[in-house]
Amino acid sequence: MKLGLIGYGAIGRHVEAAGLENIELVSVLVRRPRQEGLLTHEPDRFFAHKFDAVAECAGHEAVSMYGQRVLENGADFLVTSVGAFTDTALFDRLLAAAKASGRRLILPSAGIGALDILSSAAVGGLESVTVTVRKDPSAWKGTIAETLVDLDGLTAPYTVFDGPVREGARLYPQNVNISAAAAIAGLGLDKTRVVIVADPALTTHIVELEAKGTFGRFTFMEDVAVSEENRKTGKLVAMAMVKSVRQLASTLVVAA
Ligand SMILES: NC(=O)C1=CN([C@@H]2O[C@H](COP(=O)(O)OP(=O)(O)OC[C@H]3O[C@@H](n4cnc5c(N)ncnc54)[C@H](OP(=O)(O)O)[C@@H]3O)[C@@H](O)[C@H]2O)C=CC1
Ligand SMILES: O=C([O-])CC(=O)C(=O)O
Repeated sequence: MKLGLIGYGAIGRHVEAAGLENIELVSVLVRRPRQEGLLTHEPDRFFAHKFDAVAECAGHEAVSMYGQRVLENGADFLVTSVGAFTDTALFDRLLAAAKASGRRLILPSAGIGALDILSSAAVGGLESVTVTVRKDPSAWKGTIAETLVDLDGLTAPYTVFDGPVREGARLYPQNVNISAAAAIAGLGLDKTRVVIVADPALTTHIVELEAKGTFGRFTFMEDVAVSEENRKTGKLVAMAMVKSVRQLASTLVVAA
C-alpha cells in the first residue's frame, strides 16, 4: 500500500524512519519551502501521487487545508491533530467526503491509552469522562496560558483550563489533541471535561482519564517521556503512529 505523510517533525520523522512492512512511503508534505528526498512543500506535487492512506502529523491547519482533498482523492486519512474537529463544520465535511469516496477517517490512539475501553463503554452509555493533562511550564509556551500566568515564575501547579474539550482543545491546539480523541470516542466534545495543568515539578507528561457509565468505572494514567524534538509532544505519540500505520497493512490487528 502507498502512504503519504503530512508533517515531518517530532512525530512524522519517526514514521518515516520506522520499518513499514508492505507499505511504501511515497511523499511527505511539509510547510517550510524545501524539496529534498520525499519531502515537498508544494501540495500539488504531493497530491500528484496516488495514496491508499495519508497520515497527518502536522497540526490543526493541515487537517482543514488538506483533509478533504486526501479523502476525495481516494485515500484513508489518519488524523493526529484531532482537536481540529472542535470545528463541527470541518468534522462533518470530512465525514461526508469519506462517505462519498468510500474511504475512512481514522483517529489513531496517538498519545493516549484506554480509548478501547472508552469506546466499548460508550456502547452501553457513559455518565462522565474527564481527561487531565499535566505538563511542565515550557510545554505551555506560545499558548494562551502565557496570558494567564507567569509560566517561568511558577512554583506550584497551575490549572490553565478546566472545562469542555470543545473549548480546551481549540485553545491548546498542540497540547491536548488526546482529549479530543477521548471525547470523540466517548461522550462527545461538549460533555467531556478537560483539565489542563502547568506543573513546574514535572519533567514528563502525565495524562489521566476517568470514566463512569453503565459498564462501571475506570481510571487510566500514563507518565510519558517528552520528545526531544518538541516539548509539547510525548514520545509515545510517534510510537503510536508507527503502530497505527503498520496496522493499515497488517494481517493481525490487535486493539482495533
Ligand atoms: N493526538 C495526539 O496524541 C497528538 C497530536 N499531536 C498533533 O500533531 C501535530 C504535530 O506534532 P509534532 O510532530 O510534535 O509537531 P512538530 O512541530 O515537531 O512538526 C510539525 C510538522 O508539521 C509540518 N506542518 C505544519 N503545518 C503544516 C501545514 N499547514 N502543511 C504542511 N505541513 C505542515 C511542519 O513542517 P515544517 O517541517 O516545514 O515546519 C513540521 O514538519 C501537533 O501540532 C498536534 O496537532 C501532537 C501530539 C499528540
Ligand atoms: O503528547 C502529548 O502530550 C499529547 C499532545 O501533545 C496532544 O494531545 O496534542
